[in-house]
Amino acid sequence: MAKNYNTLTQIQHDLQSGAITVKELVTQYLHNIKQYAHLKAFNEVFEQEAIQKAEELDERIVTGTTGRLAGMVIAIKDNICYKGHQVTASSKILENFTSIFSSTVVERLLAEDAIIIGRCNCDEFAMGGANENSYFGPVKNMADESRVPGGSSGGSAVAVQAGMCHAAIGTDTGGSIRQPASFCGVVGLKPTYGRVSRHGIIAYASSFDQPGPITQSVEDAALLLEIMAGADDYDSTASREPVAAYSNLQPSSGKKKIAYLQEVLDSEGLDAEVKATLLKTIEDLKADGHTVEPVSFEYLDYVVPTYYILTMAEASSNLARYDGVHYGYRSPNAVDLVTTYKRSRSEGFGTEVKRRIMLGTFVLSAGYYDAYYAKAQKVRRLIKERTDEILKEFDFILTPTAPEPAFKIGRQDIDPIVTYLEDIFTVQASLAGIPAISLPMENNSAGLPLGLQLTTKAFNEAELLNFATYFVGLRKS
Ligand SMILES: NC(=O)C[C@H](N)C(=O)O
Repeated sequence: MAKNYNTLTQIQHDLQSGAITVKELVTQYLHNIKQYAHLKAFNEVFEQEAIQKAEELDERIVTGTTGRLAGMVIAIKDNICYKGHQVTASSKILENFTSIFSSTVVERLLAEDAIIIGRCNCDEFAMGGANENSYFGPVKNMADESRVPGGSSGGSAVAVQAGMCHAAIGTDTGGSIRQPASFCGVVGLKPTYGRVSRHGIIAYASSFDQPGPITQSVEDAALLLEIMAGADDYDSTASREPVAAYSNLQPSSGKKKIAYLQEVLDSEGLDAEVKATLLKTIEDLKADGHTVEPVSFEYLDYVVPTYYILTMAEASSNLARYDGVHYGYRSPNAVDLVTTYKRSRSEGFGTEVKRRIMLGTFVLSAGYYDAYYAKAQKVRRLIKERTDEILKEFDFILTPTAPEPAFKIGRQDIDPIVTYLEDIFTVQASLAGIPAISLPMENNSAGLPLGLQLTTKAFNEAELLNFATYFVGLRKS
């Protein structure tokens, strides 16, 4: 299979005509996984299982009894539970832990005959923006192996970038799908909070976490969303809002009103080529007859601190369950209950996770709760209200996904705050609970991918995906 398939439609066309088989597809992905093993995109490859499922599917294709995702070979981020398979969140504390049930996301994908080829490396407990916080080592960007792939779903993005699978499922708390997608030149969609069930996703910050697709095309992102979305008895925050036929894309859906944020254009850390891409896109959109206007978003400087106070607080609570008693790593140096807790957690968690648990505990502690946690909740409300106000007047907000392209591996050792600030454009949608998509634009002069982000109102994914289909074509036309 020399061919590089951009969409599942193309794959299914060739499966139907007999030009390829699912087994050949899987074999090709497995070949690529071996060829690019040094990028460390996978924590585990389900090789034999994938081949066996491919053989089964090939038989059913002949009888016409396959589901909508037949031929879709996907990778899942290693914080998504899949019954009978290990799930580690790239942490020592969960090393060798096996899921006893599948996440709703996995169940829905399997029910439509997707093949899951493996679980992908990520930042430990999804905490990071460079995939350097993994217990299993950093992931490398295929576009430049001295650079990070972004994070926390870095392995998932690289797996798609390097053709190790057709698509991947990541999770996004404050940009973990979108930022690696932009660093790796692929499409990354964070749905509305509650659009996709979180049941069976290892929790980081429960009022933010959302699973979503990482793909080569908007078309596949739409299809995967349609299959994963919807109410779920196992997650009371999964919305009952009807699931639209996202995959029924209507690319020419008229002229739109698009806002760009003046503070983003003026922000200090914005890379010159990223800025140029944004400005050129604004001109292209105007030339096509869309209304594109600057608006003021006066809270830009507050989004990162607000996001980190709230997510660290939630993380400190969520990660309390890893105590060396119930499951996961237990320190061999423990001698009693207290040392079991202390040593298992000290030895089992990595530096960044411990930093966040401690800061999260601090902002929730008596005497500091009002000054930090309660205040951050109020600021979240202000950010959400202002964002909703902009989106009442405009269809979309357009920003770069990240202030700069993929940076060098090792930089975050110098200062974690630098990595936190990378989230400045992605966390607005996370705080507001609204959908956002990162779309690949042209590479910069050093050959590094750049992405732009479109954000829209809650549960407006259909319009977002329709427009995204047109948007990715802007550079090609
Ligand atoms: N999890 C995410 O969405 C990534 C974000 N940089 C964080 O560390 O919280």
